This record gives sequence, C-alpha cells and structure tokens, in this order.
Amino acid sequence: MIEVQGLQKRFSSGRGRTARHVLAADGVGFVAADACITGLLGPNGAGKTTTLRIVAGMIPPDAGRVLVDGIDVAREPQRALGRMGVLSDSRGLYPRLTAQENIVYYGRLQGMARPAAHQRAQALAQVLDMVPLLDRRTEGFSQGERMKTALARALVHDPPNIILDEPTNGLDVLATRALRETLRRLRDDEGKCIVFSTHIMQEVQRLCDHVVLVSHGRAVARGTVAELMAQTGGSDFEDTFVQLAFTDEERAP
Ligand SMILES: Nc1ncnc2c1ncn2[C@@H]1O[C@H](COP(=O)(O)OP(=O)(O)OP(=O)(O)O)[C@@H](O)[C@H]1O
Repeated sequence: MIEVQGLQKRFSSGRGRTARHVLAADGVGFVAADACITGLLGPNGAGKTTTLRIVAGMIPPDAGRVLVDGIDVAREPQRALGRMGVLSDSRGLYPRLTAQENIVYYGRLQGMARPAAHQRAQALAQVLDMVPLLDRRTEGFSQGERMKTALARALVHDPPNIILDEPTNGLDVLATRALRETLRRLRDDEGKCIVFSTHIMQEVQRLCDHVVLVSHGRAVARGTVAELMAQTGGSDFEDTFVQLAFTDEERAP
C-alpha cells in the first residue's frame, strides 16, 4: 500500500529577476491500495511524473511524505525501495549489458543472490514474452523491447508495490495489450499495489480500479471511472476529465 500525503515540490531556474518557479506538486495526496490498480490521470504538466519520482525516492519533496507499506521513503529509503518496483520515464538501461544482465544486475543491487536473480529473470522473460531478447545487448532496442526489459528489472525482486510512469509510451497496440494483461495478472494473482501515470483516458477506463485526477499539482478528484462520471453527471469520460482537470480558462477555445 502506498500513502501519499500533501506533497509539494517547486522547481526553480535562473536567478534574481530572471528566476522562474514552477509548482509541480502542490499538496497532491492519495492512497493506493493492495490488489488494486490506481491510475494517476492528468493533463500534460499536471505533476504526475514529479509525484511518482518523489514516491520512488528519486527526488525529495519540499513538504509532505510518502509511506510505502507504512515505511517513510524519506527516512528509510533503502527499506522502502526494497518494497517497490519502479519503471521510470527514462527507462535507464545499460546499453552495453544484455537484457538479462540488466535485470540480474538490478536484482543483485536489491540483495538477491546471483542464481536467484537469474532464475527470476528467466521466469519474468516468459511472462513478458521476451525470452529471445535476454541475450541481446539493450543498445538499439525498440521502445517496446526497452519497456519490457525495464519492467522485468523493476519486478526482479518481487516487490509488493509497482510504480509505472507512462508505461505504454511508445508501445504498439499488441505490446500495450500484453502489458495490460500482465498488470491485471500481477493484481489478481499476486495482490500487488500498482500505480501508474498516464494522460490517456482509454487506458484508465480499461485498466484502473481507482483513478486519481491530477491537475496543477493537486489531486482534484478520486474514485472509480463510474464514480467520477457520476460526479459531473456526464455519460462520457472524456467530458468528465475535461470538466474536472481543466480550469474554465483552459477549457475556453
Ligand atoms: N526538473 C525540473 N525542472 C524544472 N521544471 C520541472 C522539472 N520537472 C518538472 N518540471 C515542471 O513541473 C511541471 C510538472 O511536470 P511533470 O513532468 O511532473 O508533469 P506530468 O503530469 O508528468 O506531465 P506529462 O503528462 O506532460 O508528462 C511542469 O511544468 C514541468 O515543466
């Protein structure tokens, strides 16, 4: 379970009169339960990636906190990270290592013995339909191949919580379907807590049990797709999204 409480994060660039500030997270908070797929849905620049990077301990918040299975990420980052698998926006694979070496290396960093990490890499490759990739260097991998490798790496230590930033970015329709199926299986068979970010409404409708609408660094609405639509009295999720996530000025043509 992941609890995100009142996160604030301001980015600054320049100095003096030329200084510019962006409030990327402005009090965002939500709870992501176990055996549940939670989607952070929001427009471009809403603060989804910033929020997930803070959750994953990659950047510190200015205020607020994140608890992963009750462990404070800022206070005990190693323990918290051990309970999280993170697929970040950059994917960040080592190009000179094979897919298998990338996965095993990360498993070793998480304290796994080499044989166990190898076994797990093989098992994940079966699940993610990437066995032929295992012995290839990741240099030159396609988007889908990179995503699968990064996902296997994120899951190698069998974490109870899985964080995915825009996981379907650059995937074709079959790879997207396969990923969705994998996430459902992880939820249903293994009770994982899964949080992912997207700005694609259809993805949320197809996959999410719980939706957190993020806008201007805040969680402006939460619930199932049906609950969110009931809030606006609409029958179309796109209309609901536009009503809840954009201001009147932003909506004006
Ligand atoms: N390192 C940074 N330095 C300066 N500004 C940043 C930085 N990271 C994010 N921002 C700004 O913070 C705001 C939120 O960005 P973020 O990437 O979290 O949004 P997002 O919801 O993930 O957007 P998208 O859907 O477009 O990926 C944006 O205005 C962005 O330009």
